[in-house]
Amino acid sequence: MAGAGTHREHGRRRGQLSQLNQLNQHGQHDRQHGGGTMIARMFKQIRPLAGVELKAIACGSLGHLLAVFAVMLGVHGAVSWYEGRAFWPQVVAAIVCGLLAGPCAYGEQLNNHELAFRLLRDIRTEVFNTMRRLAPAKLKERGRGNLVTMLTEDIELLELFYAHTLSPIAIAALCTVVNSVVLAVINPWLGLAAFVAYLLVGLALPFAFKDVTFRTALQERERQGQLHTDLLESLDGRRELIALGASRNTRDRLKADTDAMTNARRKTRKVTGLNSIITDALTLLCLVAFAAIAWSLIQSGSLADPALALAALGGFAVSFPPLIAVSRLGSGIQPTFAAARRVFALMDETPAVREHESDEGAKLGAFTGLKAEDVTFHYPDSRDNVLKGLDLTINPGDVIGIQGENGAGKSTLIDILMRFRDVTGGKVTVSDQPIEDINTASLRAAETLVSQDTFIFSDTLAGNIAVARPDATREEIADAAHAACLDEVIDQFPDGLDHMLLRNGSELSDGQKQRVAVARAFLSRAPFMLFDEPTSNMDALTEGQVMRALIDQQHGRAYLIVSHRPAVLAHASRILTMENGRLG
Ligand SMILES: Nc1ncnc2c1ncn2[C@@H]1O[C@H](COP(=O)(O)OP(=O)(O)OP(=O)(O)O)[C@@H](O)[C@H]1O
Repeated sequence: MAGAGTHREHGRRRGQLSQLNQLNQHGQHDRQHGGGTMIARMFKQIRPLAGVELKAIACGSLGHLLAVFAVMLGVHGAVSWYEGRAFWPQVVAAIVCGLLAGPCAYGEQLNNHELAFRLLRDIRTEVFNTMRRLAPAKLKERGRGNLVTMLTEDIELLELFYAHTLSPIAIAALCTVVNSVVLAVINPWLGLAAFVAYLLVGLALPFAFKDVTFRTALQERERQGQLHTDLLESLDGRRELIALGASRNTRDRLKADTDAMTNARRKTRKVTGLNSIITDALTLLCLVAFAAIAWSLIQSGSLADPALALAALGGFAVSFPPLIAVSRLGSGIQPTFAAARRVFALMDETPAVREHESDEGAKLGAFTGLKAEDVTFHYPDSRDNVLKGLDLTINPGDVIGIQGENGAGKSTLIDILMRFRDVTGGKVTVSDQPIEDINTASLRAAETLVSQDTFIFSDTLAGNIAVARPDATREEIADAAHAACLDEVIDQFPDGLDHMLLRNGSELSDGQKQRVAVARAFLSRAPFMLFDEPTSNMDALTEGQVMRALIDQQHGRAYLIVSHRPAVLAHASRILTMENGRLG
């Protein structure tokens, strides 16, 4: 037990090390060219909504500039009043500017969020479509927790880029130019001082924090994904863990994951805090320096009107918010880039097979049989062939049983016949069409798989049976349920077929879940059905009934049944054995 624990721990450490290596590699990659490419890609997605973005920038810039002008005019008016000069025009103008600034800020937020939410909707759809294309072969390799993190938090984080990054940067740039010019009109030295201060706060500081914030943010997201994966794994495997007395190890592992995530989060917060402190300190220093310059200009006589000098100082003091927003982006935006990289990496993942969607690919007519000729296959990360020159012919009406030792390649063969994976040699044809040329929807209509693990959705029992044919009539559903020996399950619930099942059907036994899967198959009109251990969780009596029902309901369809059970294989018209990557 201790050995197993140590072994597992080594495995985990190896995993963590490889993750860290990946992080470093990704970090380097991003520093070299990936980061720029990614930002370019994020911009590209905005292009169709450029009009909304421009409105946000216009409103935001105007709002900030009006706020600065309001203060400058107000200060000038106040000093003029003190000196007994005309002050009303400035005061009225200040009030008008102040009043207009509010609606402009509102317009900026409105347009920014309009843009962000429309983009996020499109990205979510794109990610969901990608996951559909990658399933099932490629998604197995990604932790469920990581996928959950991506679908929820990562995509939400992109909102930060689209709503709070692009327009603030453009607004800060515009305000920098306009404010510097206005101050330069008052005095060129003041304009120059303001410009340098803006560059320091809005450009130099975010640049200085760029790498460290990216690294810490990326680590935090990876740790969070790891924690989600381990958490879901321990929930899914809780029965085994309790039965094997391994709960303690799991608790320790989750604690270690939580500690790692908390540490990573602490590092991110430290960097964010430091960034804030330095930004505030730098802004204050700039203000003092600006005041000193204004003072020396007054002393030297270069700036004769103190009202103008004070107005410039007041305007400069309130002109920082757009730059501070950019400066803080340094810490806020980097987690977004980390999230974007993960989302784009998923979108760029090549599926195990290239599907033919909508009108692409050959449409199948009547099913005339399936042929596998000299098929070889190896998994991408392995050089050993699992299938080695395998031949198989299935005609309509055949019931073919396949047996073989564990690991012989039976499930792999099913994946190939369902085209979840492509062969690495030889060919598979369905109704004389090469399987890789067939339109995916057409292939799915011709082939149905009943696998050992049945997923139950949070829906009624009837809805769960009719999952692939939502248009099935009540009578058809009831017939399918009856044929799959589900009567006893229906009777056990007061509302029968309308009983609402919990997600993953915790109130059904494993054998009952398998019967739901068989009922789904009965409803299917597919002329070729594949069964991977369809009765492995059923008792002998139910198994016999279900198998007899399958044969009674065959109606000329072809069945391929993988099973270790002689009682199941006894229903086959031909039994083949998988050995050395071939069927014999
Ligand atoms: N995703 C994968 N990546 C790499 N190797 C894999 C993968 N899936 C399966 N294998 C390997 O391919 C071989 C065949 O596995 P497969 O699951 O097809 O066997 P099987 O005959 O269905 O076994 P069982 O009777 O236990 O269900 C095994 O050696 C297995 O370790």
